[in-house]
Amino acid sequence: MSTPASEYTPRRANWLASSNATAGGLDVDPEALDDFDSIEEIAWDSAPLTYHAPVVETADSKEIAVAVDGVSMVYRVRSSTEYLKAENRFARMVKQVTGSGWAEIPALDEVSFVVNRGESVGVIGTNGSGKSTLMKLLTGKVRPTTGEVYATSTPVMLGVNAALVRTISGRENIKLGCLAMGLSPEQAAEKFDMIVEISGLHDALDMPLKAYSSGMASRLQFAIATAVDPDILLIDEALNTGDAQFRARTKQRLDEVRSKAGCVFLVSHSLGTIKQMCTRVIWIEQGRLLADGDPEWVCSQYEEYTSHKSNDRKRSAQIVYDRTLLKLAPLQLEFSEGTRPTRAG
Ligand SMILES: Nc1ncnc2c1ncn2[C@@H]1O[C@H](COP(=O)(O)OP(=O)(O)OP(=O)(O)O)[C@@H](O)[C@H]1O
Repeated sequence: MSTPASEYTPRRANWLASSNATAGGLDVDPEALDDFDSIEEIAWDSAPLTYHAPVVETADSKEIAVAVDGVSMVYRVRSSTEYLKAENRFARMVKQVTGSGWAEIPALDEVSFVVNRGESVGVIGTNGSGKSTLMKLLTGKVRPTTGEVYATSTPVMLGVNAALVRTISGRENIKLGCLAMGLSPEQAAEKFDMIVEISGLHDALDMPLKAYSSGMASRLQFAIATAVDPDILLIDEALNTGDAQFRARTKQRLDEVRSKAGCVFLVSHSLGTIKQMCTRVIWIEQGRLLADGDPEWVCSQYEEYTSHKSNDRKRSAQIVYDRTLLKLAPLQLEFSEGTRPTRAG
C-alpha cells in the first residue's frame, strides 16, 4: 500500500557532521546531547525537511474492510469564556448574556488509511490524541466534520459498559446480556460456555454480581460483549481490566473474529497488549495520523516520544514526532467504479 519512504537524515546528525570541523577533534557522542535544549535549537534549524507526495491507492473491494478517507473532526462545545473572543463589545455582551459562545475543539485532522480483512489494528496515542473519536467515527454513529468513513459491514464497538444487573447472578447476567444484544434464547444458550470460558469466572457464576470485584465485573461485561459475531470489531481499552490469562483467552477470541475474514481495532495504552494482539499499529497524535505499520517499530517510536515528553524534553519529542511523520507516506484513496463500500453507519 505504501511507497517506501525516502531515508530521513536526523537533523542532529547533520549538525554534528558540520560541527565536527569546529569541534576541535573532540569526540562528541550525539546521544549524550539529547538533554540540551540549546543544542537542539541549533540542530533544529540546520536541515531541511522533505515531504512525500501522496500515494494514490485504489481500494480493492475484495480485500477491503474499512476505508477512512481524509477524515477530520472538530467538536463544537458551548464555552463560558468564549464570549471574551467576540469581535466587538456589543457581540461580547450578547454572548455573555446568552452564554452562546462556542468553542471548537479539533480532534482529528485529515486522517486516511485502509484496513483489509484479517487485520488486527492497534490504535495508540497519548491522552486526548483522538483515538476514541476515531472509534466513534468508525461505528458511523458520529459523522466526521469532513471526509468519509467506509466499511463493508457495520463496525461494532465492544465496550465494558453493557449494563449488568447487580442483584442477579453472573449466570443470569450472561443470559440477560445476550438477549439484550439481540440474540435469541437458543443463540444465547449456544454462546453461554464460550462467555464463561472467556470471563474465567467459572467458580463465581452463581454469586450475585454485587459480590464481584470491579475487575471481575469488567471481565464478565467484556465476555458477554464478545458473544456477538461482528465482522468488524472495535475495542476501546476494555482489555486493560484483565490479567494475563484473561488476555490470552481474549486474544483467542479476537483471532477467531479475524479468521472469519473480519478485522479488529484495538485502542489501548498498554503497548504490551498492542504488540501481543495486533498485526499492525496506527499511532494518532494531536489528531494526526503519525505512523501506520509494524507494531514493534511504531511502538518503539511511541515509547521514545512519550519518554521525551514525560521528561519535558519538548524538542527531542518534536524531533521523534517529525522523524516518524516523515516515514509515513500520505494516502490518497481512489475507488474504482462500483467498488466503493457503503458509508459506515
Ligand atoms: N464529546 C466531546 N465534546 C467535545 N470535545 C471532545 C469530545 N470528545 C472528545 N473531545 C476532545 O477531542 C480530543 C480527542 O479526544 P479523544 O477522546 O478522542 O482522545 P483519546 O485519544 O481517546 O484520549 P484518551 O486516551 O484520554 O482516552 C480531546 O481534545 C478531547 O477533549
